[in-house]
Amino acid sequence: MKTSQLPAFYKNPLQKRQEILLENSTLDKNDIETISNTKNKTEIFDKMIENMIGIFPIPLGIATNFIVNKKEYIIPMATEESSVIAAVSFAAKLARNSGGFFVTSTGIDVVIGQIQAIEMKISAEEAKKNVDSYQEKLCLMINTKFPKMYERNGGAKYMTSRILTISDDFQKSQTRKEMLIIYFMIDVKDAMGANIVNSMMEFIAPTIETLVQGNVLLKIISNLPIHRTFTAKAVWTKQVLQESSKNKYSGDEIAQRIIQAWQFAENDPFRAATHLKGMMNGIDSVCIATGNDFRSIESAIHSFRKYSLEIPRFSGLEQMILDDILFTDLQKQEILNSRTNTLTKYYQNNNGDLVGELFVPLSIGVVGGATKVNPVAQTCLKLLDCKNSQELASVFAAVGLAQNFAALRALVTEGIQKGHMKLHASNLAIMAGAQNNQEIEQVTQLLYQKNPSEISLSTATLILNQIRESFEK
Ligand SMILES: CC(C)(COP(=O)([O-])OP(=O)([O-])OC[C@H]1O[C@@H](n2cnc3c(N)ncnc32)[C@H](O)[C@@H]1OP(=O)([O-])[O-])[C@@H](O)C(=O)NCCC(=O)NCCSC(=O)C[C@@](C)(O)CC(=O)[O-]
Ligand SMILES: NC(=O)C1=CN([C@@H]2O[C@H](COP(=O)(O)OP(=O)(O)OC[C@H]3O[C@@H](n4cnc5c(N)ncnc54)[C@H](OP(=O)(O)O)[C@@H]3O)[C@@H](O)[C@H]2O)C=CC1
Repeated sequence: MKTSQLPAFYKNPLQKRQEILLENSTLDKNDIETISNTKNKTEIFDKMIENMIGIFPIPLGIATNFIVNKKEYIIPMATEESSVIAAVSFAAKLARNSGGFFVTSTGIDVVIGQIQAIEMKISAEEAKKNVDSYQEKLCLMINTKFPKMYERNGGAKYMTSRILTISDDFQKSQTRKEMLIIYFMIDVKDAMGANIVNSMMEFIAPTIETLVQGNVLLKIISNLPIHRTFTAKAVWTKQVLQESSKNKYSGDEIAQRIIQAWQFAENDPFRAATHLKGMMNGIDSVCIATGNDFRSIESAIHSFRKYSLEIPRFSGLEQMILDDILFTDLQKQEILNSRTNTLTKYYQNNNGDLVGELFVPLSIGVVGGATKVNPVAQTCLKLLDCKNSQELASVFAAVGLAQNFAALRALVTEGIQKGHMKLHASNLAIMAGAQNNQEIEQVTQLLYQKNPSEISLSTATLILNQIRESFEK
């Protein structure tokens, strides 16, 4: 990739945009055909899900201007929401002055498989002792049964367990139920890992039943991959901040207003929900475009936020992290101290420039799931040209930070509606009933001339009726 800077890319018609993409990326004409026309791929989609009756198209765009860890990326994003792609492209453009986005990670592609042991004939303490003393053998059994992941230097790395004591208040029986929860740390390399880990857990369950002299109920992957975390960081200089507001605000003012907006979200759950929605606008769009499991990502990120605030409440969890041999001490502290309400941080550096940070768990694959089945996802992965899951997840994290920053920047300067509703105008024209490109374009252009607060469906409908009346005269 030469450069991801494609100035005014959006001002071109679709065909010209596709030509520019061909000139500036790894894609070829067949790839453009694949993303433009899925009609002849029905049989593939028919194999992906049950009772398939058709294909649900989501617009696919590209985010421009991105540099992540010193590499240029044109980033595919599948979303139905206007202004998201413009926002992240703008944020990336503004960050280029400072080298773009820098993403670090634990570098550990480990996900957690869980086993729930119940109805043990021995005490939970004894069961825990039996299982813990057998952990190397259990990991060896898994890696022997699933050799290919082990041969990739992946597979079962480590196991730990925790006693859960449940008092059955709601059944008024006052019985105290003991469970033993076993956590297998499985390195799944470049896959997201859910299917393989679930197979591993179902395989090892009978052995666990013998060790605990009880039954195994749940054997399933956890969607809280605390070993697979990514920290994205970017600096927006006072200069670019001031210019982004067309000099209406100084860079220092914008930086301080963004920090205050972030502090609001850190201290108010209602604001935090929208702050996070902004971040997920970016992450989900790249997740869907690359055929990854966005429900898993959403669950992981929102659970991680709650988890890091609640560790002390659940007995033994904190100790489990401190004892975890896969983390460095620094990583343990980062996990235990990541008690931010928004998984983001904003502050000014010594130059007064704004620094944004985002810290999220991301368990995604460049193989497995739909990544290699959905032809459009395959094309998007080809465009990104990421060599492994770590690199792809770094792009996800950068886009999440970019969208979060862009939303805050707009909110603390011109307001969100100016940019968002202008880009939403063509949707409103269609909702108002504009029938063809000419009507859509006419209504959109007239909506552009309105104040952001006047850009609405009723205004679009009024304009469309006026256009049709003047045409009939
Ligand atoms: C929308 C902008 C970027 C306009 O901002 P602007 O100042 O009018 O942009 P510009 O015309 O100066 O263009 C600057 C760059 O923006 C990009 N850009 C500009 N226009 C386009 C376009 N049509 N199509 C594609 N890219 C566009 C493009 O990269 C362009 O530079 P170039 O690459 O051309 O050299 C700005 O107002 C903005 O960033 N707004 C934020 C919008 C946003 O966050 N949308 C998300 C949906 S709202 C939401 O759900 C999240 C939220 C807000 O609720 C979260 C929260 O509350 O925290
Ligand atoms: N989030 C959740 O809780 C759940 C999600 N899912 C779905 O599971 C899917 C993801 O599961 P996953 O197991 O990743 O996908 P797959 O079931 O598609 O399997 C990925 C497989 O790819 C093979 N492989 C080839 N090269 C590599 C490599 N370099 N690194 C790692 N694996 C490699 C491995 O098989 P081999 O070792 O045999 O070569 C691996 O098991 C997603 O579609 C997700 O939606 C399913 C259940 C639950």
